[in-house]
Amino acid sequence: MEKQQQAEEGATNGQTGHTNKRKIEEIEGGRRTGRLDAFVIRKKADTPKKLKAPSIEIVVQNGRSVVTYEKSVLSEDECAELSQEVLIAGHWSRDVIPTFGKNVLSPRLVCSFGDVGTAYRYSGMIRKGTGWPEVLLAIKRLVEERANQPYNYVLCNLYKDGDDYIGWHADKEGDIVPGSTIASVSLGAKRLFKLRHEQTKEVKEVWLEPGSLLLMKGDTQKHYKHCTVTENRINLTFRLVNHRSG
Ligand SMILES: O=C(O)CCC(=O)C(=O)O
Ligand SMILES: [Fe+2]
Repeated sequence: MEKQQQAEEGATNGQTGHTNKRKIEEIEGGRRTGRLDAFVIRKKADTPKKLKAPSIEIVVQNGRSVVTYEKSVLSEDECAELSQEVLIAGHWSRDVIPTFGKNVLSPRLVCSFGDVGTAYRYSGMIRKGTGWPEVLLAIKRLVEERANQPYNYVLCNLYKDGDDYIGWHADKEGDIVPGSTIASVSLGAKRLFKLRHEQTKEVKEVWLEPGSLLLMKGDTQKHYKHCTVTENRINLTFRLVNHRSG
């Protein structure tokens, strides 16, 4: 976590980070390098589908800052299918972030999907929405139901190994519709997620399990930062962003 704090503390959205071990071929090749082939979530063929009543944990409830966690929004089979589909459909690359006069690469692979006409800008990057693969539309609908709001954009993070992470940041870029809920779906390994109140420095922790949904609502992005150190994991962060022309 210290490494992460040093690298990303103070960044608006945590897209900066270490680059020294990263090779350009890996960025350009993305999923075609074959290195992502190591990231396979095996499907359990005979696992019966479990029907469970939703159990929602309140992680933060502090004025208008509310964070909820729901386990098992997706079954194991759904997680396996979604992981494979997103790995194939995404144009994965490391973001190139200008930092102190140098270009550094994000310590995770990133891809995005969204409505045509949307764009999301962060840390000098712009990612335009170019449509949705079917498999993501299904999960988008589910997340919309749970969050009770529409989404038009998803940023996907792939954390392959122990060097990958996302540092302390808040998702408060100008492209995000103010007050909208950030919805985070986790796939792959179970990893610890932290939220830190910016005034009191109080830290709340929650283990993000595969198939879970974390909702960061209201003023959470104004008052809290979040981060996670993680490997063998995919995260889909649904956002409601403004439409832009061009
Ligand atoms: O991987 C995660 O759980 C967090 C991702 C995140 O915070 C982001 O993409 O803004
Ligand atoms: Fe975030």
